[in-house]
Amino acid sequence: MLPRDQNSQEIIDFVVNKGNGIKGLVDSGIETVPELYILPVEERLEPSKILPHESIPVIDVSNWDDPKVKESICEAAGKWGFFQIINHGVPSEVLHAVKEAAHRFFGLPNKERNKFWAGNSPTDTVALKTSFAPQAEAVLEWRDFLSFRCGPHDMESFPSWPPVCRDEVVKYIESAKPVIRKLLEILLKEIKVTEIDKAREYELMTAPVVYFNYYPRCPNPDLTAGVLPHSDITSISLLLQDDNGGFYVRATDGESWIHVPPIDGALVINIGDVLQIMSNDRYKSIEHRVVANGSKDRVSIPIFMNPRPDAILGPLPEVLESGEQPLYKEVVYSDYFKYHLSKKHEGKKSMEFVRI
Ligand SMILES: O=C(O)CCC(=O)C(=O)O
Ligand SMILES: [Fe+2]
Repeated sequence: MLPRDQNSQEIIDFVVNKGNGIKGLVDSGIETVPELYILPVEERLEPSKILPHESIPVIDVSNWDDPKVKESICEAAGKWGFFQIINHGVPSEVLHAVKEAAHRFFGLPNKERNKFWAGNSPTDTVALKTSFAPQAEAVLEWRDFLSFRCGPHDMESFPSWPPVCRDEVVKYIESAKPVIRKLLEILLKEIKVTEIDKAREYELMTAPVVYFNYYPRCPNPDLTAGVLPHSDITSISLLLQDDNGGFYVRATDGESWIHVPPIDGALVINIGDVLQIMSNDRYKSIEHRVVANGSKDRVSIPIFMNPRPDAILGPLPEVLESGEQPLYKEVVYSDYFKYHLSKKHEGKKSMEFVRI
């Protein structure tokens, strides 16, 4: 535990230990951002660091078999690590319904929401948490999140999931899975992996997790962070954002930031650390961050595609076939995510853990 002053300790107690979350704190009527949430000046997103005229690619995937579509996907994954897709086939009603479901869950009275707080939850497949790693953070992130583990056996605990949102989560993940599979097939084919067999599936997509990220309105969004810069430790992530904006990705100069404008019906796709490692840097897992919102409650709903905890990751043999040197040592996925979770969000620090 980090040393804290008394006021911050009381807030930790209310928000984290008692499981009220930042949502509970905002509902208690705070009118200023508490010290515990104020970032040092150098960690805030200064407007001068934003490139207003840059944007990540938007790719129309209505015809997956069009070679130009495939090329755009692989190019975007190598250059930007991020792109948006439109005409992907996930029905807009499903997307709309899952966003409404997230608002319904976070609109529950504290006492009802709290039943799913990590440690209290009736099932270990659903957990409500706040910030990212409060025990390791000097400054907390202005975010609560509810996670749903959605692997094949996890669904057996569906009856214990929150009734106000569980159907919508299942519809969302089931409709998104074919899109994710298609994207992975295209990306892997480009690096000479012609088929996603069982072993590859184990490394890429066996343990999906859905988050409801909830960022309640913040009295002074410039002082704090919704989510600090980080890369995802996934193979690939798919993100549904609402129309509030506030999501930024690292520009190709490695210094500046680019806003990802909400597009109605679009999904944001990003490469995670696992695929950067497996592709030996062909594809890039790029940092991103969220700025809190001064006027509205924001939700975002990512699907994180993860390996099984005991999967062993490293650059793929197909990629190294021509004699190319591996840039990463082999790592058991559970060691990688334990390392990631032991510290605050710190850009791409987790990847240094396995870089040769
Ligand atoms: O809220 C967002 O738009 C992105 C959140 C995010 O990056 C994450 O949950 O890993
Ligand atoms: Fe992320």
